[in-house]
Amino acid sequence: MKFTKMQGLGNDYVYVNCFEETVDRPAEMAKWVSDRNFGIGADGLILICPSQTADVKMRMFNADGSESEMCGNGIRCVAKYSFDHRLAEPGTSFSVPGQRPCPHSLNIETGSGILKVGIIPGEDGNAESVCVNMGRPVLSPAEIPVNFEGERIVDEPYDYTGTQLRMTCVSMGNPHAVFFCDDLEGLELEKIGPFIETDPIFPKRTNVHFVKVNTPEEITMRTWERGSGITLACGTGACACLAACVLNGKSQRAVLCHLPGGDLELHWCEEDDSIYMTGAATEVYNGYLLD
Ligand SMILES: N[C@H](CCC[C@H](N)C(=O)O)C(=O)O
Repeated sequence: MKFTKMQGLGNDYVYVNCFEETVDRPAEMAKWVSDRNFGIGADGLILICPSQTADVKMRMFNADGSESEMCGNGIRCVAKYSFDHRLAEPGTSFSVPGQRPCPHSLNIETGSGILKVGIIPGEDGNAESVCVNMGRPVLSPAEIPVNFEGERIVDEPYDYTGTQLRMTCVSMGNPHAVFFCDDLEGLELEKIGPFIETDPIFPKRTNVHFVKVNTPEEITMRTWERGSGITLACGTGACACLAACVLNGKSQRAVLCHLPGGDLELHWCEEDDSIYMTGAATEVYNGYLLD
């Protein structure tokens, strides 16, 4: 079986083109291909499939085999692969209010609905960066989901083994718990991450992010991902962090987000209440799994 290794800001996945290949047990496959010693090594597995309702369909599996509704770095790579390999005929209408339009567009079906992406080609004519309309951030605890009485979870106290944190929860199709922190380097993410990820208040577990607000236009974050642990970047998480920064009055609606694996341009647009995420997507190599 042929696969393509791709990465978005170092958030790397094994991609399988299911227009040509068939994957019978994706959850099991995700676990072994993700293993960095006994497999290929990745943060998970992403299938690029035909769709009845969009140009292509994306299914995303974390390294522990759990399937997620959405993946921000992943959808940029799916867009790049689909454009570069002409899996679908791109459209020409994708614009972000107040910004230059992208010359090509695709519609991608995900576990949390159809999202529209804009392709920005490089000198070789292939997709170099991708802008994604990530949709509206969801704040209702029931929809995130979080077991919590109230209309939203913004700056709520959260006890971590006696230390009082302040938590903001957002869904970008998948659940995120965001905490503000001025000492990201000193963070014991390998301990606090799994503690929060598996807290029973999150019926479907959660992704966990710590964000430092450098200026109202620039933030830095670190992530513990649901199902994959520490990653170099989390696109949906970056969008959740932007929403948390704006909701807590700490940033503007457009920021540059620094992640360990690179930068994302984020803009929570007032006109349509959608968050737009722009960043790189890179094909690393192709390979064949010994079936
Ligand atoms: N671990 C996430 C899925 C991958 C999200 C991340 N890699 C991104 O770029 O958004 C979850 O279970 O919701």
